[in-house]
Amino acid sequence: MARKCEVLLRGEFLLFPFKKSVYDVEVTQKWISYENARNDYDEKHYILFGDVTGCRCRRSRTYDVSSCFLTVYHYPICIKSNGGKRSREKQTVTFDIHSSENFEENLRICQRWRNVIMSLSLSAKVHKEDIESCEVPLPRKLLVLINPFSGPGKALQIFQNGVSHMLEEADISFKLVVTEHAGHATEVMRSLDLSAWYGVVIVSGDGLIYEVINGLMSRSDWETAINFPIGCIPGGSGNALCLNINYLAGEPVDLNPILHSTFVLIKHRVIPMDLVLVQTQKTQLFSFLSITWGLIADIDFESERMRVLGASRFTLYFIKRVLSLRKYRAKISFLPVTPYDPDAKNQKERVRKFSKPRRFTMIRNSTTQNNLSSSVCENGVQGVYRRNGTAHSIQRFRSKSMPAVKDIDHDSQLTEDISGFEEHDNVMFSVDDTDECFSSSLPNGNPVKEDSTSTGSDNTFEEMVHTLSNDGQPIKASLLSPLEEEVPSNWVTIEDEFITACALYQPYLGPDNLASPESRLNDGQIHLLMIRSGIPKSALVNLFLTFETGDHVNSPYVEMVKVLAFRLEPSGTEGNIMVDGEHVDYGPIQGQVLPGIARIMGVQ
Ligand SMILES: Nc1ncnc2c1ncn2[C@@H]1O[C@H](COP(=O)(O)OP(=O)(O)OP(=O)(O)O)[C@@H](O)[C@H]1O
Repeated sequence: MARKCEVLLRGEFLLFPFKKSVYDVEVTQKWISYENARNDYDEKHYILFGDVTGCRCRRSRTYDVSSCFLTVYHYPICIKSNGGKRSREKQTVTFDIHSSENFEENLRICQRWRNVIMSLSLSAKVHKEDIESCEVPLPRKLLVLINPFSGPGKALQIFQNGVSHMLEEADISFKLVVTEHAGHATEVMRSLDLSAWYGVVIVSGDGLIYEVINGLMSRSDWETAINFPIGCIPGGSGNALCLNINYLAGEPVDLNPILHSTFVLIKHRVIPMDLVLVQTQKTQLFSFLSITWGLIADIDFESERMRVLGASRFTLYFIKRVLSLRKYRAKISFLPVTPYDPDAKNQKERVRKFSKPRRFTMIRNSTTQNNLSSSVCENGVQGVYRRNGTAHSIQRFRSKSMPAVKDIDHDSQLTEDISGFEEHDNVMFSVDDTDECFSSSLPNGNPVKEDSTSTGSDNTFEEMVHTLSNDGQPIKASLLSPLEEEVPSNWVTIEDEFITACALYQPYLGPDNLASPESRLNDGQIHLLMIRSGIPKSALVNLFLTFETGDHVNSPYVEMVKVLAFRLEPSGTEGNIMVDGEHVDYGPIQGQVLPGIARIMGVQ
């Protein structure tokens, strides 16, 4: 570890509950360290701020009434002995501050340390000269929506037994709303006074997240409402968004998903997420995960009745469907990000990567377009050509979290919470975007690559700009023509027989299904996966085994095309189409990306 970090605070404290040993305790920008002051052989211990979720000042009624106790909650990554998997584990360290016989004086020291530790754990920069005046931000309350019937029906217990304790350690206040019927979350989000809340946290499956997003987008003030931060804790059977948030945060994804999601929620920044505006013949809706058709949709929908089997229902139905393999004729049209030649022999030649990419950007009404060199009208969208593309205009937000509800004991001797927090009117603020302390402490296990398209590339690109209006009307599908009309002339159309086709905009569709490894939360792209008929059954079986690692994208039978918009027109009348895991009417369907329009609580 770099030892150049400036020491911000230094003290000599006892380590609770050991009364005898005095410890040298130091705080730097990156960590708290403590080592036995009298024993050189004792190793130095580090608590990284990237792992710290909370810190409290407490008093004991029985132990030593003049001492003040500083408790730090942290969740470092540990390697499990069985299988070597990585997972965070809770650890608590309590320092006994007894610098004076006067409790008030010890409390004053304890609170100063707490304010600095909390600020650093929230990624704020603290300078030595600011230590006396350092204060923890007072944030807003979270609205927590729980579907008591999602998944195995344990969402409420999940929250009460684990999540709420972690939030309380972090001094995050919340109000619970248990949903009473399907559609309740949509109703809540439609009428909620958003200004009274910091954000909404969903403890359920993807179904309730879908309700929340569509509730926000159905408001007349959708343009600002959709900026409302959304967090999620896995409580259902399909928890793909939680999985993707954890994966993209670099958190372990194969153990303790509830703990890791709560950890990310506590440490979050508010980051943009793409939505896809979806149109069927009957309805318009907003999707955050995927649209599936053919084999993948069939397995998902038809295996519903075998939910009790858990994830093995997918394997069972996969075998069933492969044995009686269905082929579907369809017309699939799309607006590719880079030129696509449908007549080329193979997938690699069809997609030409290094020519001028296309990008769709949404600009709020207030944003000027001064930096755009020229513009032309293309299919109802203002198409703009700009040289030397720079990072797109979507604003990134970061935020801080939140104060307290009540104390929780990790030790029965320490009972009284004197952090000084009650429910506050909280304040959200943003900080400097470079955040070494946080990112350096993140585990490095997951191969999360930066996609050059999300940060701008050096290529000249064709940018299609859509200015969002705030006139109370629903958002316009500016890249789409009406379903009953032909697709725009700059789209590509393929007419063929398929096994499956999916529009994907998150890496994972479910555990063990890294369907679109290159997708990012806000890459502004739909990743269109197509498998045409003609693939031998044995190759199909082998191919599906590689979905777990994402290696299927290298198969010659799989086409992955990055697009901004697409249309699927199935020929027959029988089959399944799923949007975010929910069944929709079978028939023509189309969608376009809305880059970074929603806000989620995650880490990037
Ligand atoms: N109190 C309730 N009673 C019945 N249904 C509800 C209730 N609250 C929410 N729902 C509905 O339950 C559906 C499934 O919820 P959710 O997706 O969160 O859980 P899930 O277990 O992952 O389910 P699925 O796998 O079917 O998506 C949602 O579409 C939602 O509309």
